[in-house]
Amino acid sequence: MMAKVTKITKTILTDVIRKRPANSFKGTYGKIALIGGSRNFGGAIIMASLAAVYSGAGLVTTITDPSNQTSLHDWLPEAMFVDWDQFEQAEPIIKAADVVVIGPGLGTDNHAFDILTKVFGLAHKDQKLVIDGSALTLLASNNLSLPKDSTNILTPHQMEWQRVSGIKIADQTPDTNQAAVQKLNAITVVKSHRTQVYADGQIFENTGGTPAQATGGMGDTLAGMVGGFVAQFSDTPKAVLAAVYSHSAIADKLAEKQYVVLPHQISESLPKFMHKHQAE
Ligand SMILES: NC(=O)C1=CN([C@@H]2O[C@H](COP(=O)(O)OP(=O)(O)OC[C@H]3O[C@@H](n4cnc5c(N)ncnc54)[C@H](OP(=O)(O)O)[C@@H]3O)[C@@H](O)[C@H]2O)[C@@H](O)CC1
Ligand SMILES: Nc1ncnc2c1ncn2[C@@H]1O[C@H](COP(=O)(O)OP(=O)(O)O)[C@@H](O)[C@H]1O
Ligand SMILES: [Mg+2]
Repeated sequence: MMAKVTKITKTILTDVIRKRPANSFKGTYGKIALIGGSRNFGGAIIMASLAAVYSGAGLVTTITDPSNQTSLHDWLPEAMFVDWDQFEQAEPIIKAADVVVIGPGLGTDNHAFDILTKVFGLAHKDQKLVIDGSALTLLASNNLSLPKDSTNILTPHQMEWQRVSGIKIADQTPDTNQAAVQKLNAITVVKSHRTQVYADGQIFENTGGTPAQATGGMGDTLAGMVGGFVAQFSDTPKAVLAAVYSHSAIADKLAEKQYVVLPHQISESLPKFMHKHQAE
């Protein structure tokens, strides 16, 4: 059987991105907790946090290794910081979050695994959980089940998807991927030079993207954007599609004049890009 694949085009932007109502406040645009950033991978959670704030999330907390606090605030004074070793401080923030993004730079040691299982244990029906990077690798290597009540969104690159689904990269096709996604109960973004999104039994393919994006941190940035979009826009599958499309559309535009596009430049372009593509 050949599965039907629908292209993601520019119309997704005005479909999803709305002019902000005057009568609103930061709480209207979602509380996000981003969890990751070991001592060596601090940049990953900083890039994800930057993407969440610049895509318009109302209130952002970064839960990370304490060694990242100063650089996080240097890049992003808008984010609150919580030391991931003080879990009693992190727990109420994770519970209250509308969206939790876990995995960028999380690492795969026992400490990381402990945090991941705690976050899965706290997930609830009013929460969206974006699972990226090391969290996907841990999910696969420990055969964890995804939380049942939250809306789960996975953002694997092809090797992470191989680990999670068991499908070798060469065998990853819309049909094989779709069958694996149906067992997982998660919206799944399989990232590549032409990223595909599996949501609600449908398959979508991105139409943008450039090799100028092939640099570390580009996926961490997408994870933060997905978090920021699903925090603000109520149709979750469409918000994921709009985040995927925006990430590559901004990169394509910058790549007209740049050899390489840096992840933080995508985040910094988001406020103007979203302004331009908002609908009444
Ligand atoms: N500044 C920071 O702090 C940064 C921190 N980061 C954090 O590091 C953690 C580990 O994440 P990771 O993706 O770097 O490593 P891993 O999970 O081992 O996968 C790589 C393996 O898969 C293979 N591969 C095959 N196809 C592929 C594809 N399409 N896309 C990608 N890889 C593909 C690939 O093949 P190779 O390149 O060797 O040919 C290699 O063997 C994670 O938490 C992440 O958030 C990074 O974001 C960087 C910036
Ligand atoms: N050649 C390419 N064309 C289009 N997009 C690309 C290309 N190479 C990488 N990307 C994009 O960059 C991101 C890479 O994600 P990932 O491998 O998780 O990066 P990292 O973990 O280093 O942040 C994905 O969104 C992918 O679609
Ligand atoms: Mg990644």
